Amino acid sequence: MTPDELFDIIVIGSGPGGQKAAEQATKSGLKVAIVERERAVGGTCVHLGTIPSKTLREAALTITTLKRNADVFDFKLKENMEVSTLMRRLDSVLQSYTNHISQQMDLTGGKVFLGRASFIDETTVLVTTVKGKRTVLQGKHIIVATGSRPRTPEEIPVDHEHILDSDSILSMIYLPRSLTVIGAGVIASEYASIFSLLGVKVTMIDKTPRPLMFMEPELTGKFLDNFTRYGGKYIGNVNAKSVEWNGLQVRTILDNGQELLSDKMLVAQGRLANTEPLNLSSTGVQLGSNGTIDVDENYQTSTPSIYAVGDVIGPPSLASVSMEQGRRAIKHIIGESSKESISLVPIGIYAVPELSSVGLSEEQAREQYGDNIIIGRASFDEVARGQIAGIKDGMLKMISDEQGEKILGVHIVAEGATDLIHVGEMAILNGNSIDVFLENILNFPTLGEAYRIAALNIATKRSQRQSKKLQPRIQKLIDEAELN
Ligand SMILES: Cc1cc2nc3c(=O)[nH]c(=O)nc-3n(C[C@H](O)[C@H](O)[C@H](O)COP(=O)(O)OP(=O)(O)OC[C@H]3O[C@@H](n4cnc5c(N)ncnc54)[C@H](O)[C@@H]3O)c2cc1C
Ligand SMILES: NC(=O)c1ccc[n+]([C@@H]2O[C@H](COP(=O)([O-])OP(=O)(O)OC[C@H]3O[C@@H](n4cnc5c(N)ncnc54)[C@H](O)[C@@H]3O)[C@@H](O)[C@H]2O)c1
Repeated sequence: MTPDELFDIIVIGSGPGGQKAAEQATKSGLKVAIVERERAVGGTCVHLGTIPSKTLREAALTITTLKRNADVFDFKLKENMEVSTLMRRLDSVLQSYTNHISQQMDLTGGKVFLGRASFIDETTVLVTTVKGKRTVLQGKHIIVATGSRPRTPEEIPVDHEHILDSDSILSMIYLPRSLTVIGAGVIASEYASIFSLLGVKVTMIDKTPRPLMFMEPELTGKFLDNFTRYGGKYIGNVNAKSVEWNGLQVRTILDNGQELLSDKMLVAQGRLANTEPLNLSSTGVQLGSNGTIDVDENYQTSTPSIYAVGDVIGPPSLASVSMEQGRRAIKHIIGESSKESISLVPIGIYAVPELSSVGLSEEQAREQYGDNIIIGRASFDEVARGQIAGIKDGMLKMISDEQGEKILGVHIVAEGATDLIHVGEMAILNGNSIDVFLENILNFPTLGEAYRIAALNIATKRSQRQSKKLQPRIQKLIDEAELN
């Protein structure tokens, strides 16, 4: 098929991965096309995931602050609260975000095609608009950044009205009185805690004994305490045997025989890569066992002209990581690969409260550095800013090697944790000793003071350990002196 237009780079998908790839390519002077099947650019991150969920979270936090200060404000939450009212800020957030993306493309000369892309061969892509108009594009290189979609388990009849997934949850008109959340991963825990903060009776269920199994148990313990305080309930070690909308409520039968009834259900049991409509079989691109696209360390697929980035290549499936992968794919194409590999990926979970981690977990640190690692903890009720801001039940956990010097990991649960973690990330990346937090000045009062308290905790344990080691030698010297 003769191409209608020729490009250096064709990017399929305009989520964080595609956007950053396109931006990097245009900045590098390449002729770029970006193809998006939805009506607007931005991807899951902007339209269905990160931005909308965090906007609802901000509304929930504001309402909670107002409720806490009910003696100052004459405040009562409206009955039959419409979700769209809570999401009012979203329109302006989305508008400015999508404008920014479009502006970037205009400024740098990238061309946006709104339509569904599918491969004709390894350098040619067919774009079909909703009205059926077809355009053939040819590119020297093609970046697949088509993202992922919610996985719908066969036994759960998701109807997007009563039984919803993360794409449809925010299309609910009214806040439900009760919500069953199936899954206890990131999406489930974020939405479960946000809705319980809004007064919805939330029950979260999963086959795992606790939510967010990959996070430190101390952190998830605090998360669960908070969730329960707001009326949430977690049922672990169970599976849903059957789910149905009985005309009035969603009825869930668990495999332990328990029955749950709720107004609505959110299904959040993982996501699947968007590869099917791409006709990848015409390109020779190899897929992994779970349907994701296989890539090497430069995000190049088994077909050299095709790269893939973001959720479509599998975990960690984060907007933050997808952006960097997009940038790196283009850098590799133009022969300017980054010298540093991505060695540290911070995790930020926007539940209530936030949970965030970087580096090794305690279990990983013990496996790699032995049982003598030292752990320092800071509770936010010891931190002046925590007291002032009412952030009292948070904690920061710092893990060091057995010398009490090298920082191996930092784990935080508290409002602000997702920002605060970057201090620890930079210290690890720079190879700083824990003493960097003891010998330098930090603003006061700040939540960052928690780093100093945790480091001090490690330093105290370190000196106790050193004096224990010295004790027999000192005793020996005393004994020898007495003998003489
Ligand atoms: C509820 C929720 C909350 C999240 N919160 C966070 C968070 O707080 N922090 C974080 O880092 N990550 C978060 N994520 C994850 C984050 O959204 C994803 O990791 C990120 O969007 C992946 O980016 P991407 O570019 O790979 O794909 P996507 O953002 O999914 O974009 C892919 C784009 O490709 C388009 N597309 C697909 N197929 C075709 C085709 N054939 N032709 C043309 N276009 C196509 C799609 O329409 C879409 O616009 C969240 C996800 C969800 C669901
Ligand atoms: N703040 C953030 O960075 C953020 C927020 C939301 C989503 N995300 C990303 O989106 C991705 C998807 O999130 P998610 O919550 O859907 O996935 P997830 O992998 O975090 O959680 C999936 C949950 O479903 C359960 N599950 C999976 N398969 C199951 C099965 N067959 N039967 C029963 N239970 C099953 C798991 O036990 C787990 O609790 C994640 O990789 C995450 O990184 C990130």
